[in-house]
Amino acid sequence: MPLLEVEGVSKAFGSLKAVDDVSFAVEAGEIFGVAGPNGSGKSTLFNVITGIPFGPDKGRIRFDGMEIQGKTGNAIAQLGLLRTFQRETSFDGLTVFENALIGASYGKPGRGVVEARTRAAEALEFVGLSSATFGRLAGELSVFDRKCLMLATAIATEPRMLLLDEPASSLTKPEIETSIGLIRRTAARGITVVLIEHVLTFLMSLSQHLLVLNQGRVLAAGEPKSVIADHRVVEAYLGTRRSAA
Ligand SMILES: Nc1ncnc2c1ncn2[C@@H]1O[C@H](COP(=O)(O)OP(=O)(O)OP(=O)(O)O)[C@@H](O)[C@H]1O
Repeated sequence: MPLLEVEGVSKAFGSLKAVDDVSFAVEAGEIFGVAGPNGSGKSTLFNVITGIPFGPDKGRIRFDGMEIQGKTGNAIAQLGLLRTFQRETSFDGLTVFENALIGASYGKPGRGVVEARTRAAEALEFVGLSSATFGRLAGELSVFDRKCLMLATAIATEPRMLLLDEPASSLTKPEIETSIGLIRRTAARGITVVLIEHVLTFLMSLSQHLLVLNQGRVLAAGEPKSVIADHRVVEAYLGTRRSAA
């Protein structure tokens, strides 16, 4: 049974069908890529799956067999389905360590302070934030380090699935390389990853399966090589985004 099953999911804003009858499934343990031109509905898809900030108008979403459409973002996160955001997001006035500690405490509310602190430190070191950064304010970090902190805070909750919204945006080439390694290691920890990205080389090198959206609908889905060779994808996606690939 897939870990995540999305069936006929739609979300409209007035007359605009941002996500239109989308279906796909993600197996436990894989890295699953979501591509598509600007405005094709990728972030809205993440929104409706995680309930943050809203669920779908129509359709069913099952996580580990349990229907989650209509549940609150908090309830879905507590099941182990978490997301990050396109813009690096943290509690800027808190320290790096405090941010990760919030994640560790949120993920397992019954956990003791000592265990939560251990979990927070491990997650920070896992993403490459050394103990020298623990006391710094999150808002003072570089864009890359803030993205790493957002990931560490999510990992500290011990999710089963992480939805990463454009983790490579605004990064330099060497930082993108580091991110690729980090996402691989995240999956190797047993966290199933669903990844939105514009940078095709990034998606191709990471994903076992790829879904391409266009105007809210599924344009193509399957193994990355065959999806990228699909002429509809070339026209709709590569045709407008080749410079970013
Ligand atoms: N809260 C909202 N209210 C109204 N329209 C919205 C809202 N969120 C998204 N949209 C619209 O829905 C469509 C899909 O947007 P979405 O952000 O999901 O696309 P995307 O594929 O993630 O785009 P990008 O690659 O630029 O991030 C766009 O036309 C967008 O303007």
